[in-house]
Amino acid sequence: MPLARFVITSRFTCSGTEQERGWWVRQAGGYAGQSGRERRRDDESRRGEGDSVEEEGKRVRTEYRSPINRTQNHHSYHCQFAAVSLFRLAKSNLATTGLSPKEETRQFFMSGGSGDSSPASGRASLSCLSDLKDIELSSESGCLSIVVLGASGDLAKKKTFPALFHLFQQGFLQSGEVHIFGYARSDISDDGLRERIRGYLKGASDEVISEFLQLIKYVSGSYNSSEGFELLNKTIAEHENSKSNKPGSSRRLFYLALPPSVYPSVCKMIRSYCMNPSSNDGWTRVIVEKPFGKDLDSAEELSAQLGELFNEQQLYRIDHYLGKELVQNLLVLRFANRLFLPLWNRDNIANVQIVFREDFGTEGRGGYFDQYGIIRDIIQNHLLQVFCLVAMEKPVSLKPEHIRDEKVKVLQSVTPINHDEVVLGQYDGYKDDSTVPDDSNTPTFASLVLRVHNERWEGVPFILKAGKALNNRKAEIRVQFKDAPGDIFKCKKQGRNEFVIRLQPSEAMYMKLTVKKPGLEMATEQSELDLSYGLRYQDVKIPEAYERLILDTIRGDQQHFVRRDELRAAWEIFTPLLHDIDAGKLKALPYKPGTRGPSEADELSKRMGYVQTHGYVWIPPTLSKF
Ligand SMILES: NC(=O)C1=CN([C@@H]2O[C@H](COP(=O)(O)OP(=O)(O)OC[C@H]3O[C@@H](n4cnc5c(N)ncnc54)[C@H](OP(=O)(O)O)[C@@H]3O)[C@@H](O)[C@H]2O)C=CC1
Ligand SMILES: O=C1O[C@H](COP(=O)(O)O)[C@@H](O)[C@H](O)[C@H]1O
Repeated sequence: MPLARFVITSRFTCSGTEQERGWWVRQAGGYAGQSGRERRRDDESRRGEGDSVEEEGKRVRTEYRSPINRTQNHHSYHCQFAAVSLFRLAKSNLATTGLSPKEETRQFFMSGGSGDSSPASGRASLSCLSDLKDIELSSESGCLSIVVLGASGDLAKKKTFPALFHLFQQGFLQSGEVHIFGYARSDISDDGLRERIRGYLKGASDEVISEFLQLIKYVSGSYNSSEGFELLNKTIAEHENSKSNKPGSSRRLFYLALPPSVYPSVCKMIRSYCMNPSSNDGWTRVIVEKPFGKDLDSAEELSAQLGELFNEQQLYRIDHYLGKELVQNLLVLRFANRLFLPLWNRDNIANVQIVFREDFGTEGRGGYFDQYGIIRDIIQNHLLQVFCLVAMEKPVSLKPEHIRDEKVKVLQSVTPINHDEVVLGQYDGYKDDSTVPDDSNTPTFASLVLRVHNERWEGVPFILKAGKALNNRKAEIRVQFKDAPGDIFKCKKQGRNEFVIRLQPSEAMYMKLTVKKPGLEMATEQSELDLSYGLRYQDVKIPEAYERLILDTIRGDQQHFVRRDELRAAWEIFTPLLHDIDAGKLKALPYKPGTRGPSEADELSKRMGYVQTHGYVWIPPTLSKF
């Protein structure tokens, strides 16, 4: 199996015996090399598997090898424990510090990775994927109850439970401390719910799936009656008591996989009957799904209702695009690469496109979709979040509040949308759905231009485009650069530089550039620098968006969730346009399913200065050639 390698070095003068030191190093190796579940199953004697230790005088160098198909968080988690062991080693404190391992880890990092405070002089350092934020956020313990409200629904079975399962598989949800509760109106048993979910849990043996399913209990009740929520609270409390939990330290996470119309009543019920009983170390957090309102006023009303019940630190407004690998990569890409820093502005960039395409229609969701349309369904949330990360200024730090402050600022710099820079479409056959009114003007396609009134972006159009029932399925960001001035190669017809970040499918980043055509002639052609994740990160399993975001909630990290003022700023941009569409002032143009949408959208892109590359052919690289 391919292995990732972490190197942890430790310099110390150690008073412990060789045997004692060896035990801690083996322990660290064991943590780094095995998953939580594997580790629990294994006996002491196998813990050291996968590590190699060499002693060079006073220096111990330990290499941890771990299968690279694990997630970064996973590596990070194990390295934290590995670090604890080395910390202890560095401090020569082989007995006990009286602190929990997580507290020890925090101290290790707080001291800059140094163990100098010990009586014996020592120093340990860790070079791996771990980071301080991770350590700070994961220091909670206590019984964890995850409650999925709307457990019988589509989202729950397709996304929420599978995401929880993946977290369980990777050792993030330990059966010793976690319990999962499904809550819905349907009158089904625990086993009934488990059987509904089973078919959506993939990539593991029946035994592991069954082990996970046994963690799930079902409680039936309505969304506005006290009886149901009292019963839910009682069931959660029984579980917490059965786990000899420190009073008040329990953690309760409520996931609302429900239509927004019931959010206020459900939140009221949670607040009245199901809160974590005291506030020692424990918490109560609520994840709410989109749509958060239909326009500025309704969103503000919803925010006010929820805001009376929970504070902002307890509310997690999920936008699953923020959990996608390449969306999470955007800040790293922009701010950790010198290459992009001087280029990312109006001097160099001609236009930016953020595109979402789906090759299927509303498929039985017409009734819901017709109330919202493609702008509320995709553009106002998913594409706008991506836009923020592409256009915002550098945050002061990676703290969630610093990042979200910058997102709000860029949203507030967006100027009102010009109706001349909007194309709407509706695919033929959309109204065949019996739940869609015959006279519906709801757009299933929209292309519109956002303009940012600031020093960096003045004059650069951001084209946000989304459509259903189109010719293919993809989501990508396309940053098109201006022409090179003083072109001596006469190669304009071959295209501009474009930096493309494909969010899905087949995650990739590629830079389209002009190169000399190999051969004797001095001719140019369009080629690319290509980072295809499938090739570069073979065997790495990219986590599902929901998986990451649920884990973030457990850790209390709100970076990838939408803050109330951010939501408000987002609705401020789109509400006037949406009201005009609802009033019939803008018409959706018909387009045939399986096409690119209305041709007016391509004309709009052209009008915005987008220059399409003609004659460019991508030859996918294959490993067999090398
Ligand atoms: N690593 C990888 O996986 C790589 C893959 N490739 C592949 O190579 C192919 C070509 O790449 P690339 O040039 O980037 O992408 P495309 O040819 O798919 O699209 C280029 C641009 O032209 C627009 N466009 C496409 N057709 C029309 C049309 N008929 N009229 C007006 N505009 C149009 C697209 O808009 P819209 O988005 O609306 O379709 C997009 O903005 C793609 O399939 C790409 O996925 C290339 C490099 C690396
Ligand atoms: O939120 C939504 O997203 C999905 C598309 O999600 P993706 O992760 O598959 O890109 C979309 O189909 C749905 O209409 C919308 O509500």
